[in-house]
Amino acid sequence: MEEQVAPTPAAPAAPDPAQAVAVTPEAHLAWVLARMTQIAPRLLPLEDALGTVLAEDVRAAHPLPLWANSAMDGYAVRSGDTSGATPEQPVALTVLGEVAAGSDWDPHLNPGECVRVMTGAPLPTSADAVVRVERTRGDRERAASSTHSALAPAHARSELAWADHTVQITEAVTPGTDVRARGEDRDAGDLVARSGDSLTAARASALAAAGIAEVLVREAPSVAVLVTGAELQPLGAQLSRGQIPESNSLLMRGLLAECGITRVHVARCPDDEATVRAQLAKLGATHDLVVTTGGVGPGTRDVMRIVLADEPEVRAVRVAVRPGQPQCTGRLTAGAWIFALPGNPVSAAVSFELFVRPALRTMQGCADTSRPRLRATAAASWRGATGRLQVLPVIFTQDPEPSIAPAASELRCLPAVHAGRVSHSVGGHGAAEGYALVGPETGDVHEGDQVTVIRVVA
Ligand SMILES: Nc1nc2c(c(=O)[nH]1)N[C@H]1C(S)=C(S)[C@@H](COP(=O)(O)OP(=O)(O)OC[C@H]3O[C@@H](n4cnc5c(N)ncnc54)[C@H](O)[C@@H]3O)O[C@H]1N2
Ligand code: MOO
Repeated sequence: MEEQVAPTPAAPAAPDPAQAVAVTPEAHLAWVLARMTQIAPRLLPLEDALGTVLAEDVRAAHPLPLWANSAMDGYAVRSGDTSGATPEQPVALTVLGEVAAGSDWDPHLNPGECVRVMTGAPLPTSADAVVRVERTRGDRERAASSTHSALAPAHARSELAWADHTVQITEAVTPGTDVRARGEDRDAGDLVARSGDSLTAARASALAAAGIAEVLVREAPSVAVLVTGAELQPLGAQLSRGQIPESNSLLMRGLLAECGITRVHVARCPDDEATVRAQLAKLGATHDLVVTTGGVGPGTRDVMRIVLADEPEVRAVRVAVRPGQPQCTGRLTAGAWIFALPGNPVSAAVSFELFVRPALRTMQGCADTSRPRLRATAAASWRGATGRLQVLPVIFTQDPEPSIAPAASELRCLPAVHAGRVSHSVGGHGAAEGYALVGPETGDVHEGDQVTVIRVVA
C-alpha cells in the first residue's frame, strides 16, 4: 500500500520568536495603556446611552425628591393635631379631599383638618407629616362586596377603610413622619455620577430622576474578531480527522459582550499570509480594535506573527504568564489597535482578561479598567508556575452553611482544569467562574492558602 505523506510546505522565513520581548504581565499592560487613546465622546439622549461610559461629571438638575411628598398612602396632617392619639382615644380630623400622585392641588389645612394623600403625591405646604391609613379608622364600612367591582369608588376598592368626611387618627405622628423631604436624597447641583462611570441601569435611572435628558458619553469601541486556522470548522459541520469546531470567535464575542460590546464583526481566514494581510488591512481601517486568535506561536503556519512583524508599531512579546505567553500587540498601520492572542482557547480567554479588557475600558474612559481582585481560600492544592504569573481557571465554593452575606475570606476556590494542562482545556474552562492569580514567586499552592482571585461569573 502506498504510504500517504502529508505535503511539507516550505518553511516561511519567519521572524525568530526568540526575538520577542520578554515582559511581565504588568509591564505589558503598562506598555499598552500608555499608548491607548480614548475614543471621541458624543452627546446622546440619556435613553440611548445605557451601557455607555460618561465623559463628564453629571450633577442633579433639580433636587431629589423635587418636592416634599408622601412616603405612604394615608392622611397629610399638621402633626400637632395628632398629639395624644391612641386606638382607645383617637383624634378626629376633618378630611378636605384627596391629593393623588400627579396632582398639583395644594390645599391649606387649618387646625383639625387633613387630606387623603397617596404615595408620591406632593405634601400640602401646610402639612408636616403623614399618618398611614393603617393607623386610622375611616367613616365608611370596608366595601367587601364591591372590592372587585369596577364601579366601586377608588377608595372603596382598597383593602382598608378610608374616610370621606372624618378620620379617626389612632397614632400620634411627629413632624416629618412618612414625608420624603425635598432634596433629601440629592440636592440640585449635587454630583450624581462621575466621568468614567458606566451607565448601569441604576445610574442611568438616577440621572433620569435628577432631570438629565442628554449625556456626553463614550460609546463602545468598534471591534472586529479574526480567527485563523485551517483546522477550524463551522459549528455543526462534519469533522474529518484534524478538524475541530471553531470556538474562539464565540468566546471573544462573549467576552466582548461582558464589556458591553455587542456589535462585533467576526471574520475567519486560513493560515495564509496574503489573506491575513488583506484582512488586517480591511478590518484595521474600519474598526477601533481588532482581536485575533491563533498563529502567534513559532510554528511554520503561524502566519499572524509573521505578518505582524512588518507592522512598525506592533510588538511581539513573550509574557511571563501561564497561559497566554505569546502575544503581538500594538497599533496597525491601518489605524486600529490589534491584540493578536494565542489560539489555545484558555490562553486567549486569559489574555483577553489581562490585556484586552483593560484596553477596551481605557478606550472608553472607564474609571475601573480591571475587575476587582478578591481573596479566596484554596480548597485544594495545585502546582504553581514558578517564574510566571499563573492564571488558573477556578470554581468558587462556599461553606455548606454560609452566613447570609459571606465575607470575601469565606470564598473558597477549586481548580476548574488541571493546573499543568490549562491552555487547551476548553471543556474545564467552561465550568470556571473566575481565575486564581498566583504570583511568580509563590510556587505551589497548598489547600488552605489565601490566593488572589477575580470573579468573572457573578
Ligand atoms: N515549539 C513551541 N511550540 C509552542 C510554543 C513554544 O513556545 N514553542 N508555545 C505554545 C504556546 S504557549 C501557545 S499559547 C501556542 C500558541 O499558538 P498559536 O497562537 O500559534 O495558536 P495555534 O497554533 O493557531 O493554535 C493553538 C491551539 O488552539 C486551537 N485553536 C486555534 N484557534 C482556534 C479557534 N478559533 N477555535 C478553537 N480552537 C482554536 C488550535 O487548534 C490549537 O490546538 O503555541 C504553543 N506552541
Ligand atoms: O502560553 Mo500558552 O498561552 O500557555 O498556552
